Amino acid sequence: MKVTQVKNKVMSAEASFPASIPSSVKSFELVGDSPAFKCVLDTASVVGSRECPVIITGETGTGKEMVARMIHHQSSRAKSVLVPVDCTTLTGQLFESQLFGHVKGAFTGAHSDSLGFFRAAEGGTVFLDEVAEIPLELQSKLLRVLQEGIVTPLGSTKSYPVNVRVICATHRDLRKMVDDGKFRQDLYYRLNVVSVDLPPLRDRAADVVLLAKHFLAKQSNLYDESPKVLSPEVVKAISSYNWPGNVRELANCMERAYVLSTTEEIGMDSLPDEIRNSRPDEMRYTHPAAVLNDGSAVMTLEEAMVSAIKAAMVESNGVKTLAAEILDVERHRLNRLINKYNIEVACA
Ligand SMILES: Nc1ncnc2c1ncn2[C@@H]1O[C@H](COP(=O)(O)OP(=O)(O)OP(=O)(O)O)[C@@H](O)[C@H]1O
Repeated sequence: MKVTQVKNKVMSAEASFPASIPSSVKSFELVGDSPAFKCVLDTASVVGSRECPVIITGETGTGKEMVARMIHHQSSRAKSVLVPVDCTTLTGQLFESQLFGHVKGAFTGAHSDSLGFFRAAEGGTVFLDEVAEIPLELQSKLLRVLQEGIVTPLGSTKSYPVNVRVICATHRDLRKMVDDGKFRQDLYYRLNVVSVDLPPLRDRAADVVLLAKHFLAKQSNLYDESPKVLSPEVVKAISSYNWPGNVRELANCMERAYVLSTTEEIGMDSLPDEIRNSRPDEMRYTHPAAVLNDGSAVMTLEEAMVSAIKAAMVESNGVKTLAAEILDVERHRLNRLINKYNIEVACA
């Protein structure tokens, strides 16, 4: 199975950098093969080469920051920095000074000049995580900077031009916040030129086992040990679990399982109670024909069909006539579906 992987390195920013910015070089790898995830990657690739602002929406832990890094990596700004800003940690004066900088003596505790995130990201990208948390009174200041392309550090009379791209993320419904008067409409339109919606992991069933294997491989690399495998029961359990914490929860779960497991095969006893005891989601389609080779369940009708075709092709050793018989369809229809959904088949 083809796994979509994007690798990148994010350089560290220099100068008088606020302490909350990670200064180490980070690397990342995006893994996923579900149609929904590929759709996200396609959009991200398209907007990567453009300069427009992007809003990435999705539940917590779905990979919004990773997608932001991918967009940055694919842009002409890739050689410059991506500066992540967690808007939940910024309030009032601190917000303004951290984003736009301050001069020495601007307020109590301002012992030296500070560039702020925007100027530190010059030539690169500012990633505003949880942008919906920016207090209303500060949203107008952000809008001004975005519209005019200049920042005025707190306590300074001088303004500085900035050349940054802004990518935002939120798990909230920003449109509704605008309607409720909690988010400025003008800022919403300024930021929301393109939106990318990351589906929750429960809607990306084909990604679960791939991601689990990826996180296990990361652990074995970390400890320089031989790889561990998932038992068939674990594959079934993680495929039918709902993953309320999304990819982050899966990553933690696999790290825990890797560490706790004393054998090469990871068994049910290494999974946390909530997964071991979970009942498969009743809404999930669990017909055997809709279970991939690796045991992962599918949710949409389209995914079920693709899985069934893949399963039949394996069962028939790649003989399409036999696969068509198993699926009870005409051979030419099977061919059409294989082409339409770009299903990779090992021909016998
Ligand atoms: N497609 C993916 N491939 C590999 N790892 C992923 C993928 N998506 C997410 N992760 C991992 O899952 C974790 C959560 O991802 P990330 O921080 O990007 O999510 P988020 O949506 O920004 O979360 P939050 O809303 O809490 O800020 C990270 O450890 C990230 O490396």
